[in-house]
Parts: sequence; structure tokens; C-alpha cells
Amino acid sequence: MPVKIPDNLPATEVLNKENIFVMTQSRALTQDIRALKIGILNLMPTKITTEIQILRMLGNSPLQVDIVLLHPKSHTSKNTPEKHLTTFYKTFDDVKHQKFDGLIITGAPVEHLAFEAVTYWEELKKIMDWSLENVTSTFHICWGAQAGLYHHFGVPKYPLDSKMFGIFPHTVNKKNVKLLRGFDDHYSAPHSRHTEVRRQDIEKVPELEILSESEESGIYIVATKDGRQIFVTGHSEYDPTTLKAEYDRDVSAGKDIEMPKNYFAGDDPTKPPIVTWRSHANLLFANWLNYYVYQETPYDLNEITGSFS
Ligand SMILES: CC(=O)SCCNC(=O)CCNC(=O)[C@H](O)C(C)(C)COP(=O)(O)OP(=O)(O)OC[C@H]1O[C@@H](n2cnc3c(N)ncnc32)[C@H](O)[C@@H]1OP(=O)(O)O
Ligand SMILES: N[C@@H](CCO)C(=O)O
Repeated sequence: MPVKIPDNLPATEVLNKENIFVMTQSRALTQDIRALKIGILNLMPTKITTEIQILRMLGNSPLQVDIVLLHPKSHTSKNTPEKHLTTFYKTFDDVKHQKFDGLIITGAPVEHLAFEAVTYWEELKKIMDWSLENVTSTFHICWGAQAGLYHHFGVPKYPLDSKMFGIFPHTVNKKNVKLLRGFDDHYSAPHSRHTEVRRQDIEKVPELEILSESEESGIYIVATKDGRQIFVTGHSEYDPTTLKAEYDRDVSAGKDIEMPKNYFAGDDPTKPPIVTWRSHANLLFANWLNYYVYQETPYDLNEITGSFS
């Protein structure tokens, strides 16, 4: 939440320059407040786990958030019970005439396929196009980020020689970016993918900025300059044991898989994982919700359009 201080207090100017959120009294007096409406397009097979992980992040702020869970109508889920989807989920057709303050598009284990080979690709393209006019800010995760970068900006994904798997050190590329507010200069984030997007392709797109990356795991956070689209190639929302579950699954299936890096205590997979990414994960979601959604979205949802005023 912003600090509310007198308009002419010297701290206002200093903190504004640092991008610390300061609200002057005159603005505070005229601010209308309502619950935010956030859609979660859940493309993960493990939908219930992902719901918990993302809701945990969105619940860690003083803002009230109304959640609408969405799944692709054009795909029959193998791993999530139909009853769960009919009880708790809507489809794009149900909500396409509505506006949303924010939308989260999750990852999906389909990165080995061409985007066009994914059963719900045509539906996802429609949702992504719709988001440009009807959502204040969209947060794309992992494969969701690759899909968004490809569809909106033609950025391709490339296969990796081996899975980018583990917890990697990251740096902040640009100072005073609101999305990274409060981040340390070096912080850790999980990655779990077999493909990557590359700097040279992103740098060709004038609308995009690389906000954070890692020497070892590459591009991490990309955003459009107007903040309406955020692309995060890792899984900051993952639970302490999610990478372990993926590792154990692949070991049991006899796959050629390396242990997740920088994850188990002493790099010993018989020991419990050490969580080193939770604080930045909470900040990332809270900053998005606060600065890119709450502070930017109009009080009247119907006023959301394709361009910010
Ligand atoms: C790069 C990222 O974004 S990482 C995020 C993805 N990470 C994860 O999903 C981690 C958790 N997932 C898992 O552990 C595994 O996927 C499991 C255990 C749930 C299932 O594994 P498997 O049995 O090997 O794979 P399965 O055949 O069920 O396919 C996995 C998913 O891909 C989907 N899929 C496969 N082919 C396609 C396709 N052409 N188009 C769309 N979806 C497809 C499957 O339908 C399934 O998703 P669903 O349950 O929503 O229907
Ligand atoms: N995180 C995914 C990668 C596959 O897309 C998994 O291990 O299931």
C-alpha cells in the first residue's frame, strides 16, 4: 500500500525518484477503491496445485481480489477431474464480454511441441488478442510467457540441450522498475523448462524490455514498456517441493534427468530442499498486483481499452 503524506513533504520528491509509492493527500482523498477482478487461465495439468500456488501469492497483499478461474474449452483435461472444472471454472466464451483488471496465463508442459500443435492454440490466441483490449495487465508464466512472446511479438522458443532445472541466481537489469521494487541486486528464482527465449530476439522488439535475467538460466522477466504485458520464464510461484516432485517423477519414469541445481541441501537429493526464492516471488506478484493492476486500472472496469490514457 502507498504511504500517504502531505503534498509538500520533502520525502515525496526523494521517494518518487526511487519509485517508492507515495500518494499525496490530494490523490488519496479522490481515490475510489473496489475489489480487483483477476482471471487465472490455468493451463497446467496439475490445476489444483497451481491454483493454490498462485492464490497464495495473490492473497499476500491488503488488496481484495475476486478470482475467476478459466480453462480452455477446446482441450479435454487428462489430469484434472471434469467435476472440478465444471464446479469452479469458466471458459473464455463465458467471460469474453467482460473486462478484467488482471489476467494470469500459467505454464503448460507442452513446450516440446510447436505452438500450433497445441490443442488449444487457436483459443489461446483469441484470449491473448482479447486481453489487449479488455485486461489492464496480463502476467504470463513459463510456457505461457513463451506463447505470449511468440504470438504478440514473433519471439521464437528454442530447445535446450538439457533441462534448465533448479534455482538460479538472477540480477536486476534496470533500476527503479516498479515490478522489481524491493528486489535485492541478486536473488534466486526457480526454472523448470526444456526450451528458452533469447535476448537477441527480444531486443529486436521495440515494445519489449528485459527487466531481469540470469547468467546461467538466461532471460527471466520481460515486460512491455507500458507494463500491460509481463512475461516471466520461471516458476517463482512453485512450492518448496514442486521441483522435487518433478525430479522424482522423471527418475521413476527412467528419464535421463539431472538433479535440480542449487536446490537440495548440500546438493543431496535425500535431503530436503532449501527455499531461497519465496521472498522475491511474493514481491513479484505483490508489485504486479499493486503497481500494474490496482494503480493503473480504471475504477469503472468498462473504461479499460487498448491504450492507457
Ligand atoms: C514449461 C512450463 O511451462 S513448465 C509448466 C509445466 N509443468 C508441469 O506441468 C509440471 C506438472 N506436470 C506433470 O508433472 C505431468 O505433466 C503430469 C504428471 C501431470 C502428467 O504427465 P504425463 O502423463 O507424462 O503427460 P500427459 O500425457 O498427461 O500430458 C501432460 C499434459 O499435457 C497435455 N498435452 C499433451 N499434448 C498436448 C497437446 N498437443 N496440446 C495440448 N495439451 C497437450 C496433456 O493433455 C496434459 O494436460 P492436461 O492434464 O491439462 O490435459
Ligand atoms: N516443469 C515442467 C517442464 C515440462 O514442460 C515439468 O517438469 O513437468
